[in-house]
Amino acid sequence: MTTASFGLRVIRSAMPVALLYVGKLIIDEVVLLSKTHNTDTHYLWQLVGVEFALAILTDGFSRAITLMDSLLGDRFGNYTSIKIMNHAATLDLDQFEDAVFYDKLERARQQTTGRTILLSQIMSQVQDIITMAFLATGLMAFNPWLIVLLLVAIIPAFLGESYFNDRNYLLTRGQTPERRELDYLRYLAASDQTAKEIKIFDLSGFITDRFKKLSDSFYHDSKRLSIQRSLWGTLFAMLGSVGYYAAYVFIIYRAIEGRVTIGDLAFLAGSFRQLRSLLEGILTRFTAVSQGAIYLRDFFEFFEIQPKITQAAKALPFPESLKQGFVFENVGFRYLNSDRWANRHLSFTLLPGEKLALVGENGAGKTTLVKLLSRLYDPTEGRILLEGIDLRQYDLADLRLNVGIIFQDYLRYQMTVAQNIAVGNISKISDRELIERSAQQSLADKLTEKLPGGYDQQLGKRFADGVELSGGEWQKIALARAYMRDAQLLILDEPTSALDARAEYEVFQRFAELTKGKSAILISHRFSTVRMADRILVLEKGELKEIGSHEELLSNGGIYAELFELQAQGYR
Ligand SMILES: Nc1ncnc2c1ncn2[C@@H]1O[C@H](COP(=O)(O)OP(=O)(O)OP(=O)(O)O)[C@@H](O)[C@H]1O
Repeated sequence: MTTASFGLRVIRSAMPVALLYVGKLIIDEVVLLSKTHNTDTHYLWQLVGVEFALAILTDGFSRAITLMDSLLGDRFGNYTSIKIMNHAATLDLDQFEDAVFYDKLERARQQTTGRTILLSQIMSQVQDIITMAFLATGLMAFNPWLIVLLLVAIIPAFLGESYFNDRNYLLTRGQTPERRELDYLRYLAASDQTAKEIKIFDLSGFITDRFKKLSDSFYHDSKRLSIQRSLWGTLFAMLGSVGYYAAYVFIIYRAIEGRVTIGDLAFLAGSFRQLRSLLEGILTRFTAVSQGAIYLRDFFEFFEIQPKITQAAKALPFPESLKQGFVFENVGFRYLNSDRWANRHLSFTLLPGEKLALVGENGAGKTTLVKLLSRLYDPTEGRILLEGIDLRQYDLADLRLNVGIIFQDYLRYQMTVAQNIAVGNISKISDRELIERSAQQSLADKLTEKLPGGYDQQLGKRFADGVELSGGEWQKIALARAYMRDAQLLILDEPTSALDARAEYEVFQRFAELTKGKSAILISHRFSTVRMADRILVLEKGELKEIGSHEELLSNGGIYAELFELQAQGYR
């Protein structure tokens, strides 16, 4: 379609000069007929017929081009959105946690919405330049110096435009972090996720004040630049007009002297008028096109970002069954841009079939440890072995399929119950039996049965007919995701924090039964849960302080015993 649109444009660009030329011939013929009193108007009507046909064709071509442009624009927009999503999916978690990365992502996204018209703008530009070339050839045939005059008149305007384009780009680029903040404030001020808290804390004034301050500063910066641009633009346009009119006056003199015919005068005057409006169009579009082109740099920069967590050339499949389990060898991890170690000097073994609980105060590094197991991050120092081989040697997709994690901040998808469960193993989205079985295992079946739409019930309030669930109900749905796959290692990061006491007890009874023979890690602050584990690993400031069974740790009288006693006191 791009080629077709381009071809049409080339033909369309020759039409204005053809129309003008036929017009010239008509005028000359009329003048001739009136001078010679000739009555044979056959040739004249032929010419009028040609002009009429050209006028109709011009209109038809223009419409066809507009149609193709809009179709191409839509396709281009969808294509780039998908490309961005696909590329983003390959990137690392810590890249998403980096502000500079977000700015690039943001600017790349702008290309899909704001710049879809770039392609058609470039093509229109080419079309107008070809039209100009045709018109200029006509002028040149008349007198080559006229073209020089025209060029001298327009070059300052082009230079001015590109200077202001650069400044505008730098301004917008510099504002990207604040623009992200504006988007965030807009989201905070009006979204289903935030409305409750914004109301209760009466934050709307606080948010709109911040929004106003930021947007006002944008406005002032852009205003200054726009005013400068418009003043210089007016000056350059005036220069251009002086050039055109000098040339125009010259032609009129030639006509008065009788050195050109009336038809020539009409042709040349028409050419000038069209050249002038074409140039205006080209100049305005030049701004948009060159801005689009510099923004495209951001688009390509985004695609240059490469993930660091990659897989080895000859990646190993995840073992069918584990014999040695996972071994941490002096593992340490520091988040990007952080000078604190989130995990340090971790050396321990997670045995096959073992249920290990992670205990530690907030920020002790429990979640970080499990993220390392599924290679959401790679250790900064030390290594993790699986069956004696570095985790980095295994196939990444296979590893993630076999190390299932339900995070404490799991997503509440605004989708149906079945889809919310199926995300645990999206390849099984059509396996209704598996979805229902997983729901039974996580105790989500009872609540689903009560929903009007059952497993097809839309959840959340964002879309029509959605039903909102309680925190504990959402957690049961999220837990079902863990049972969707037959993972060798199952990790539950505070999976029961929102469950009532009875549900929690039941969930763990089932969990122990269902994961028999499989390794599992539980992160919990509730000791009633933790004590069910075979061994408990106590973390403090990222380091391993104690490891052993509940009884062993209690009799050791260390941190675990102290924390356990604190919680037990609360219940007495
Ligand atoms: N994405 C991140 N970027 C930078 N630092 C982080 C990130 N996530 C966690 N941290 C830091 O790493 C440390 C360990 O965090 P982690 O989430 O592993 O703790 P946790 O033991 O799971 O805590 P909690 O019990 O509160 O869930 C914390 O000090 C935290 O500030």
